[in-house]
Amino acid sequence: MENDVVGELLCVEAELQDVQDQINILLDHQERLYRKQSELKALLEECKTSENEANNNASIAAEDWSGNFEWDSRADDIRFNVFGISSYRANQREIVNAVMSGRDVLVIMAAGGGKSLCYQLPAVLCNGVALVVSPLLSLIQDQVMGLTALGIPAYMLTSTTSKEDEKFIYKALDKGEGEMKILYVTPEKISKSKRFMSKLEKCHNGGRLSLVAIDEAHCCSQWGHDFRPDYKNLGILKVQFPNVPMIALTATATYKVQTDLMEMLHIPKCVKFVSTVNRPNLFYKVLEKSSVAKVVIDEIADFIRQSYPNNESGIVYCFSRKECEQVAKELQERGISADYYHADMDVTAREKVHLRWSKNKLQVIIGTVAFGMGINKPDGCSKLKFSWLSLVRFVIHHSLSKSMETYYQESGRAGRDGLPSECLLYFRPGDVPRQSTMVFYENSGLQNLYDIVRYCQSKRNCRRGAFFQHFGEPLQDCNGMCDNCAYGHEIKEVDTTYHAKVIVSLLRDMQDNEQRATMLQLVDRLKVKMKKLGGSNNSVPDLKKDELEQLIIQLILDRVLKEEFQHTAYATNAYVALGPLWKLALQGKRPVVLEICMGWRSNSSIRKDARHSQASGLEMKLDELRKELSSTHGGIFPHAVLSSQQISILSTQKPTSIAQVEKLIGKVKAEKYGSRIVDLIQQYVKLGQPDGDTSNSSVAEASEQNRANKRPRKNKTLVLIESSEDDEE
Ligand SMILES: Nc1ncnc2c1ncn2[C@@H]1O[C@H](COP(=O)(O)OP(=O)(O)OP(=O)(O)O)[C@@H](O)[C@H]1O
Repeated sequence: MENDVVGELLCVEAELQDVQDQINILLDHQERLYRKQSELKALLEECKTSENEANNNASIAAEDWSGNFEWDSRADDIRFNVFGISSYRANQREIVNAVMSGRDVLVIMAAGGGKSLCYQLPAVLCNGVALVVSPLLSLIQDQVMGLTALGIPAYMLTSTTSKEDEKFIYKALDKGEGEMKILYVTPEKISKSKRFMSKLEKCHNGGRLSLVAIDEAHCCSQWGHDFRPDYKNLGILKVQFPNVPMIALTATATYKVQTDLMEMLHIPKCVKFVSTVNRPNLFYKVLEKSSVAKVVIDEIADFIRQSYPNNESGIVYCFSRKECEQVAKELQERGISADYYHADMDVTAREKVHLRWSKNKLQVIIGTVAFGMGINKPDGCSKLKFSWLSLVRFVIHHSLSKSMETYYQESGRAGRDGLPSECLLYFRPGDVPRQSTMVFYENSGLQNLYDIVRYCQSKRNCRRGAFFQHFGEPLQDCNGMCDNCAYGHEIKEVDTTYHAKVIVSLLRDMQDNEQRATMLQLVDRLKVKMKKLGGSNNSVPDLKKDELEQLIIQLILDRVLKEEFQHTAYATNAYVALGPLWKLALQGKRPVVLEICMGWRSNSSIRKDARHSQASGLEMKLDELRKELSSTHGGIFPHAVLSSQQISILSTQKPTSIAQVEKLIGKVKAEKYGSRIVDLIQQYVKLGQPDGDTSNSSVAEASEQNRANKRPRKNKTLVLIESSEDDEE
């Protein structure tokens, strides 16, 4: 009898095992399907975009936006003589023409691509006033400051506008008195000020409203990353002024967001211009963030000192205002000229910092997102007499952004002139709950956050590829311009199936006892539990605190765990709880592998491949020249010290002697480099054109490699060219 029972039990257990195996197979299949689903979704977006682009292109071809228009010569004159811009960038001419033809236009153009000119030039070209809706005061102040310096009568009507200016603006709208070409307002002005709307109405009735521009238009869509409720009401503008052309501009909009914002703004038949999100000149890198605050600041200060000794500008983004102040103070203590900028400061203090920074009196600005969205540093192309040093050469994220969109935009503040620049992101799992408590109530807030967390956790995939995938764009070559492609990581794979099981059983016990744990509390309990269990099981690798945090985040991303939120009187707390797939982990049937980063693979084949793929022809020759210069002076290629204006002058004038180079762009330290510099500059200029620039990755590789080796450079920038007067402030 007993034997029979034992036999039957064995059969049941075997059957159970079978069932479990089948479940595992199905779950694996489910995971593959999930992956396939997201790939297909991305593909679908891509198809829709291309289909739409094809339609657009068809209409563009039919209407030929690049063709001849009556305003061509006037537009060229204003572009060059007012804005100081020698030639249009991709799509700019077509956009200007579409707006001037009275069409509604949607512009999706990479950060720093030159969206402003697309509405500012028509605004100057047309009679009357152009209304620009922009989300942030700092952005508006920045634009008005820039336009005023160009001699364009631009105003803003915000809470900071003086009574006197307000009076002038209302008179200009009402009666067309005074000279006003561009008026900036925040979306709140449209939805909340009846007085303003009635004056705008009068301006329109008098035939003086030339166009309406909606900047950062993704804020209209609740699917966008920065949804602003007041943007929802901007549809009123098209209803009230149906014949006034509307131009909506954004750097990032998935297909869903594009459709949404076209609907909200009532511009269903707009002409759409979509450019790539790729910023080939930006080097993306994610760094492990130490749990010791001081170490992070030391690293940032070292980075700035070693890589940007010539006061090149940069931005450091922090999570909170308090953190901004702290980081600024600590960087100052380490000798870095830095200051903070956030929404808690009064307007005058903010303006002061902004001005010091844009005039290059301040090397680094420490900001929150409010700063990021709104800042522009002039470059050598514009007529503003700022030094080329004012450009943002690096953006460091001291803390995680809340989404891929936000990170793309914030990091995109670097290298808006197209020259090589660096984007560093310090990531530690412990920062995730800080962000999740801020975004969990937003539409897709957690999903968006987990996407950027995946980006940070990834130690193998191309960072640029992650952006293409996210924005549903076909992949493009990274050219070794991210850490993973340039040199990769040394990765140790640790089997943490057992740890995952312990985490789940610990959480289940806590849940049964109606207890909760934050990530930190869970890690502490886990350490105690693992210690107890570890005594009898030596084969289980011991994980450090950071690694346990990394594992918990991985389990959250894999839906074994999830985050739950609870409000207290003072804050919102994030707790770790069991996710939909917890049973799987408890049974220990599916291996959980943790990838632990052991450092950079400095001599990796990946890096050689990246280098090999671009080292051809002239590039190799340039490499030789660069090495020659480096060996004699320890510096790098002149890329870092030539302004875009200088490059553009050199590329059109093609100097053949040092004297000519000097005549065109200023003094050259010729005594050291002889006539070789002319050769080098000419070849560089040829390569350095936006379409054919293959030298970037080598520059970044060289500088990254240097940093990876912790070899302090004597002087990062080899100052071959001294600024001509035109480039000075
Ligand atoms: N055709 C051009 N040639 C050279 N420089 C240009 C051209 N068009 C714009 N720029 C310059 O490029 C820089 C970025 O332009 P702009 O501020 O319009 O970018 P954006 O697309 O609005 O970026 P973001 O989304 O980050 O605000 C500015 O300094 C501008 O003067």
